[in-house]
This record gives sequence, structure tokens and C-alpha cells, in this order.
Amino acid sequence: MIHSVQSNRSVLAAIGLAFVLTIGLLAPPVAAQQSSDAALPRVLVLGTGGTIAGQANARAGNAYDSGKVTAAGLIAAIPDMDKLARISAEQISSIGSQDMNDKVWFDLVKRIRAAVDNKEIDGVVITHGTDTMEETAFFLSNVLDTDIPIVLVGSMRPSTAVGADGPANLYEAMRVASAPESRGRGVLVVLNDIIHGARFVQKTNTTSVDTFRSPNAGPVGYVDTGSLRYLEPAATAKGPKYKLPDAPPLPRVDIVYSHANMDAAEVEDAVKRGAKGIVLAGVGDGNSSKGAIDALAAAAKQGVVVVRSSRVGSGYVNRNVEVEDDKLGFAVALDLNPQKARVLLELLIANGITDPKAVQQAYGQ
Ligand SMILES: NC(=O)C[C@H](N)C(=O)O
Repeated sequence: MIHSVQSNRSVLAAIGLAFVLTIGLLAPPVAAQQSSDAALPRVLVLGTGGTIAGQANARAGNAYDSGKVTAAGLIAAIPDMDKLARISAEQISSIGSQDMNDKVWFDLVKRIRAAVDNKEIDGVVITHGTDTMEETAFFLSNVLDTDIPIVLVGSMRPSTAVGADGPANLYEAMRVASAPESRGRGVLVVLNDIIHGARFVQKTNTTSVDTFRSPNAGPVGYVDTGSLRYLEPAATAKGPKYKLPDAPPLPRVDIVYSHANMDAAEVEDAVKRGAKGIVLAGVGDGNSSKGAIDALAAAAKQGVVVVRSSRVGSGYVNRNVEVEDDKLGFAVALDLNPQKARVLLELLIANGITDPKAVQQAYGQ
């Protein structure tokens, strides 16, 4: 019985795959769906890979490989996208976002800056895996200085799955990126009818299509049937934008994960590996064992920048509660989870900001 359910699934997945391949791979590589309506906004789609571009793999019933279909192919398979915008699509990478790296980040920034400077576009959609989407969104929000909407989108089911969520998510991302009311809202993440801001969004479930949440702030809006429903007016104030070095990599920042029965070894290993900064994924309010805190204090004395965050997943990490941050020369990440705190610390160190007080100011007070 189970066997026949799986083979039915395989047949349906094969039909889906054939659909995507037939429509997707026949699509031109750059112009995804060309509309000649000059009144429509121009949206640049940059493909990076992810499950949204995933294809079923025969190794198991639910197995797939990320990043197999191009962004142009994904767009071509969705009817009526050309009624929303004049769309062009380019492929920056074809990877699962577990492999996301500085090079792809630098390439995205370069392409978006060029398109903005040349006034080529009114919006950007980035197709991306969900595993590290929040990190890429947060990175871009800290380096790009533009009012145009930059929207990251992905899916939890591959493009060949029964009930694939990618097409609906991509269509919604296109609605968001092409809408004038999305301007001035920074970098956004769209999945499952919800619009999140780059600072607060987090992946919270390993497999559910309703995985993205903004636990410390709530979403910034919803993609409703007829309208985009933003909960607040667009912000005019912009955060600081950090400079990028001419080429990757960014300075090495490691995350040390705190746990019961912890000693100094993980912190010492990070220092030995040459980390210029360490983010503590602390227990509770960013705490750790005496051994780990002493090792962090020794690292800070040697010039390693130390930021305390939390493994908990929501809430703020506060200064000087159970750890003497002032005395030990630490900063705290406030609402930023360890993976986002790591991105910011890479940028701070790259910009020469290493003094604990200046580092704390960058995270917030
Ligand atoms: N749902 C996904 O996109 C997961 C995939 N591993 C990725 O991040 O590329």
C-alpha cells in the first residue's frame, strides 16, 4: 500500500518535472516573460537556487536536489506574470542556500547596484533557498542603499512536488516587488502570503510552508487576494550602510553554540582557527558556562570581537544582566539571532569597527 502511494507520488512528481522542464528549459535564458507594456514596472529577477528551483531525485520518495531550474524557467511556468511587470531574469548561482557564501553575496550586490545606478529597474526579486534566506536578506539590507523593493522568495517544496508552493510565492513576490507601496521598506522576504522585514525574519520550522516568522516584531504586511496590506507606512529613516571590500571574503566570524556541560574548548578552537570575531549562541539571555565566558574574555583581551546572542529564537539579549559585559569588553546582539549577529559582525570588522562601545552602538542599545 505504502509502495503504491509512493509510486503514485513519483508519477505525479514526474509529470510536474516534465512540466517545469518543458516550459522552463525552453524559456529564453534572460528575458523570462517579456511584456511590451511600457506602463508596467521593470523587475529584475536574480536566481540563486534553493528548493524553489529544486527537482525530485529518485534516491527517495521525498528527495530532491536544490537549484536545478533557472529563475527564467520558474517564471515562464507561471501564467500571467507578464501582466504584473516587465521581467528580466538572470542566474547568479544555482546552489542550495546551505552553500550560500560571500561570493554570491558580493555578486548580488554588484548586479543590484549596477541596475539601480543605470536606472534599469523598479524592483528586484531574488529566488533563494530558505535555509539561509534570512542571512542574505539581512546582509543586503546592511549594504544596499536604495528605495526600490528588494524581495527574497523561496519555497519549502521543490518545483516538481505535488502542491509546490514556489509558483504562488514567486507570483506574490513579483506583486510585492512591482508595487509602488513597497518602496522604502528595505529588503523584504515573501513566503506563504506574508511579507517580513530583513531584520526580524527567521526560519522557524524545518519543513512547514508556514516557516517564516518575525518573533520579535511581527510581519510588515500580507499579500492579500486583491491588495498588499502593509501594517505600517514605509519608513523614511535608513540604518547605516556598510562598505564592502573590493572582493570576498569578509573577515572570519565564528558562532560558538552554548550548551550544558560546556568548557572553554569551543571558544579556544575558534580563536585558534583565526576568528576575528566570535558570536556566542548563548543559552537563555546569551549566557554560557564560566569556562566559556572566561575563554571569551581572554579572546576579547587578544582583540577578538565578542558578541553575545542567544540560541533561544526570540527575545532580546540584554547587557550586564548575568554577564559583566562592560568589564569583559563584550557587546550584545539584542534581537539579532546568532546567524544575523554573525553577518553584522563580519561587516563591522570589515569596516574597522571593533571597539566594543562602537560595536554595541551598531547592534543597538
Ligand atoms: N526550502 C529550502 O529552500 C531549503 C534548501 N535546503 C535551501 O535552502 O536551499
